[in-house]
Amino acid sequence: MTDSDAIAFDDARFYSIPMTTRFRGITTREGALLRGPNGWGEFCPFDDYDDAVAATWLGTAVEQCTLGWPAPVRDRIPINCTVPAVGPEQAHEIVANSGCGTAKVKVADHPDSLGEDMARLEAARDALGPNGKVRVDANAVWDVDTAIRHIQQLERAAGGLEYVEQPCRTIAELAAVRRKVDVRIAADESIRRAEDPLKVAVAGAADVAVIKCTPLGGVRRAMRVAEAAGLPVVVSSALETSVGLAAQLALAAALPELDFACGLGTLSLLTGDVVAADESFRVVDGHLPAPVKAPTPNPELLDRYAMTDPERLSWWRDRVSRVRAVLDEA
Ligand SMILES: O=C(O)CCC(=O)c1ccccc1C(=O)O
Ligand SMILES: [Mg+2]
Repeated sequence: MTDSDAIAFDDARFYSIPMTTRFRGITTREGALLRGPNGWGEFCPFDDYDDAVAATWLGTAVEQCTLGWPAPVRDRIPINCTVPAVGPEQAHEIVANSGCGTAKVKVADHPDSLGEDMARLEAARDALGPNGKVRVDANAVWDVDTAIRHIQQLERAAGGLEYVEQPCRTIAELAAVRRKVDVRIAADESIRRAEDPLKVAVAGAADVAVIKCTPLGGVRRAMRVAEAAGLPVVVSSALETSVGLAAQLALAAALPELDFACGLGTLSLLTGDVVAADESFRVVDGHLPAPVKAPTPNPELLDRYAMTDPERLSWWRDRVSRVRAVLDEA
């Protein structure tokens, strides 16, 4: 008997929710909601992830549906607002309306983006005021020289940067950039497997570890990964609905130290949620609460956002059963 035997896979619900803006190259968020003895969990690996990678995502759902999470040590979590690669007016509006004291701004989304990135950062700073914190995320696209040049310019435009998330692809490149700039470096894409954070720390490649429990196989595993990193941690979303965000918030609530705002305000990137408004993790006053238990999907919302395309449905059903087999093997 494996943990996944306790989950009612035949009753899985599949959702398809349009995004408010294109983000990470997608305009619709899709995933599955699973029910187990401890409540609901979410399985939402991006389309391009293979079954072996998706298996740890399923592990997170299984933990949530069967075991629940470790005890929290704080009851609220500071949250950053997330600014996609939008124009300066929209960036200003997102930051000003968020209630957050920290803004994470996407940059480098196309090769000639520097001017637009600077304008977006100026707008974010203007909306935050001098005491706010601005961080940027380049999603691994720069080479070392471009990173160094752009970071210096972006830091000026932003009136100071809290950190730069994943400026380059490899750990060696991150370390090279880190030696050349004053701004902190955060590793995100470089931390996807349990053994990664130690490599990042040993290489001196980052000052901050971005940890996502959803791709790491659950809250317990993510806590071990955070400990191994020996770096300050930022918990960040994988664009889950409130069901999956609950696990990420449980991680942020259980970590012994939390010195930075977390990137868990991403419901604002979805046009809807699968749980009712009073249980939905919408940011208030720049914070989200530690979850007591995972929220339960609302039947009407499950219907409203139900995946209806028969091809997508059968693709997701097949994926769940294949990935379940991979997880049970492990
Ligand atoms: O950290 C945040 O503010 C939001 C989460 C986020 O940016 C993200 C969400 C899904 C996939 C990748 C990323 C990313 O950090 O690049
Ligand atoms: Mg990132």
